[in-house]
Amino acid sequence: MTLKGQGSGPLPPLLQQYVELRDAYPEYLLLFQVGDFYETFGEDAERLARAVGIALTRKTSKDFTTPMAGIPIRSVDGYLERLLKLGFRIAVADQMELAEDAEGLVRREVTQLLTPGTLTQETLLRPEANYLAALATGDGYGLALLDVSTGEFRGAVFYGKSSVWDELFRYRPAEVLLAPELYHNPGFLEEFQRRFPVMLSPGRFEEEAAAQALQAQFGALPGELEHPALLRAAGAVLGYAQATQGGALPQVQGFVRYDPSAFMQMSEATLRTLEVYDPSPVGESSEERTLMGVLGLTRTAPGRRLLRAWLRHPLVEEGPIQARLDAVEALVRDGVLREAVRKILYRIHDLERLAGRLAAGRANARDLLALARSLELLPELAGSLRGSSALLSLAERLPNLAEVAERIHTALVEEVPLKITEGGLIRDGFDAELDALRQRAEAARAWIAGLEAAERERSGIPLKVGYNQVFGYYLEVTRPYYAQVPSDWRAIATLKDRQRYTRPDLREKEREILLAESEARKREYAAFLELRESVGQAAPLVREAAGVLAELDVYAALAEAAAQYGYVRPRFSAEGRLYIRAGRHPVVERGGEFIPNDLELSPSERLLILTGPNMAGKSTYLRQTALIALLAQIGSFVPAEEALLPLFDRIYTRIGASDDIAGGRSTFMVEMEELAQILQGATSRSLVLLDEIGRGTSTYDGLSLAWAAAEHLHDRVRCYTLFATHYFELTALPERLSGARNHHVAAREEAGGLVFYHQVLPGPASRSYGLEVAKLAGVPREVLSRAATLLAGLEAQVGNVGQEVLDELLSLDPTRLTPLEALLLLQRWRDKVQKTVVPNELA
Ligand SMILES: Nc1ncnc2c1ncn2[C@@H]1O[C@H](COP(=O)(O)OP(=O)(O)OP(=O)(O)O)[C@@H](O)[C@H]1O
Repeated sequence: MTLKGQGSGPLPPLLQQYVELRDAYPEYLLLFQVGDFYETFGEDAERLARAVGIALTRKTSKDFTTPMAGIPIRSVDGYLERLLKLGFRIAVADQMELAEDAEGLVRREVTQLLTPGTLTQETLLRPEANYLAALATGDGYGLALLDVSTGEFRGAVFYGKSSVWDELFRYRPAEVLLAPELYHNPGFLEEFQRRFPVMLSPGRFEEEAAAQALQAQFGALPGELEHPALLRAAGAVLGYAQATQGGALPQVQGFVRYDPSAFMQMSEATLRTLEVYDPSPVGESSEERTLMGVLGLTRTAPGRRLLRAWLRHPLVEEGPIQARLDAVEALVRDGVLREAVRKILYRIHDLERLAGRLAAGRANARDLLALARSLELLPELAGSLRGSSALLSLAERLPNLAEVAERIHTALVEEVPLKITEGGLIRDGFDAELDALRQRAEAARAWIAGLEAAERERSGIPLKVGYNQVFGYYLEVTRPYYAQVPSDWRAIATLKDRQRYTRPDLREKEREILLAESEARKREYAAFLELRESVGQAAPLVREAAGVLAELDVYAALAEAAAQYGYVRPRFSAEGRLYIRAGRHPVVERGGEFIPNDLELSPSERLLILTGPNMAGKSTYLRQTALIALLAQIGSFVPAEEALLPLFDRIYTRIGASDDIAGGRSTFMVEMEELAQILQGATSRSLVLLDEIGRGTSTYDGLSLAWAAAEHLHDRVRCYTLFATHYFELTALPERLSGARNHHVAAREEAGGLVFYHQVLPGPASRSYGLEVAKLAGVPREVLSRAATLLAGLEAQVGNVGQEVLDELLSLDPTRLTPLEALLLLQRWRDKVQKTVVPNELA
């Protein structure tokens, strides 16, 4: 109960109140309403001023001076957003009464607790889902995720740390609660913070507290939570959210436990390298360069969130994939229907979040109108879907909420104000009592309006009736007529050449108006709350509608992409064959002319060694293959002329260098960690894409690792592998491994320099063209010609010397050598090789 400042006396009452509230929320930055500002004092004022760059002033009273910094309430949203981004949790204390009504100090209460993972304010939320996650251990890892803005609550159990990382990466929670056993494990915490720069918050993970939070929410413990780690995580998430939302979370209707193995597994590295959501490197360019940027043709926010969710969780069962493809195909074929559907969707508001606000009793009048305007479009939408057998079930699942829309429209006027306490919401004729109050005010106003004419005639004074905030209604008389003013008029203001009067009957009417208006406001507010309450009953149905619409929106978006960009419906091969004819990279092709390529793999041809110069298009080919498989398994058409695919259980990629400078791991270390994960995790049903494995170490180390990894994937794992490499030596693999083939990306040296054809052809590349690419990149001519000389020398010498040493070694009989002789021989060979590999001038 201390406050930084100077002075000897007790704290003035206002600051005392501040300190009490602040101390009740020690984890939060308290914003304390004083009139039109949210103020902070003492150290918090210094923190706030520093964080958002506002002026630090001081609050001085008789005995105490303390630093003070404040934010104007009218621009608070921008500041809140910044503070949350900077990692603050914020408690907002509002004045609960008007200063003039207060006896003594104005009453203040904390009305909102804001943390990144529990936001519900539309102004602060991004359109994406906003998850609060919790992670606990106990027979595996339990991960629970809650989106407070929509009420979505789900979780799963994982049995390996890396699958937890991958899942967290997919969901990208805004805030995470870690169970104490993880939080206090320095190794885990360090790795967590390196991977996820999100806010970490404390949660109640004890089994009892967790069970209590769940019981408070659902009445009984959901059966899906019969798992120690999951129970603790789910309870912690819920308890934390309940605390920030001031108790119950009516929008959270239930918990869904999902089975991670029902979805295709993709590692964090895969999502990154395939640029599903973010361009790589992050922040380098816009979202347009990502898969989401190309496919994101959804028309509603829930649709967009669902598409993102599908992309992070492709399916592995053919049935549900085909059902999605059927719906997409119906909309691809019928362009008129697609256009009509998308037009209607465009006019539908974010029903998922509206349902959340509705259930939580936080919807305002504009929300209700938005809801009504959206709901009344549903019958038309359902009608247009009924013509297609693939879309019929969507139409049938779409609840009919026309009556709710009607109820809202009957009650609310067309243009409602933002505030729900100030009147102007309810239509005439909706509520008899309200109508009577309005009529009373109207009659009094009419009386006042008639007063001017009547009094002019009666008294002969050319008076005017006016109104202002301070005096209310008055009669205004100019100087020449002062003497004629009747005696029962009372002067209330004197201006230069005129005077303003009131009189008892005018006062009376004025009071009548004010009273009727204030009663009407209260009545309107009550009527609104009643309406909101009754509409709130429909929140679960609204959410159901939102779910169906989101699905429809995704189908329509995928169909639009398919139609616009010329995608085909993929087929799936029970025998595990893969044949892509004229496949393309969905994102790269948007940038300009693109050369399509084929790919054929089968259990007997499962490892493809891909060579070719830098810049030829090897990585693009690898990525497009993965993207086609990914798209097919979310139920999308794919960028190809024909695609027959196996159903992959996982896609692994190890493409390009990703330095982890902040985490202090070298490129090579990152590469090897990813390789280890692939070699351990891949199954015969996986797709593995490797690009230049072993590049970060010495040539022979790298080559040996690459070779051994290829063998392992071919012999043991037997998955489909595309292996792009600059190690020419690897083109010898197909001679030894029956399921391996060589392909290369074509390029040819022509008069003007190297020409890339971006065409994938059978057989190995003839050479590596490194110097030609260097030339294209602008390396100076002297350097290039010197490099060419060295290269020629190296190739010749390494060949000769290597052979000499080998011949000598083979002719030896080691059993007849003394240790000393052997050492001397080793020394001699080493000198020989070193002299060759490092040209004389450099040695
Ligand atoms: N099929 C294609 N059609 C048209 N352009 C392509 C095609 N494939 C690749 N490109 C273009 O060529 C550029 C280089 O492609 P990519 O990065 O795949 O080459 P790479 O062979 O993997 O090079 P490196 O070995 O240096 O990593 C890409 O930026 C892309 O724009």
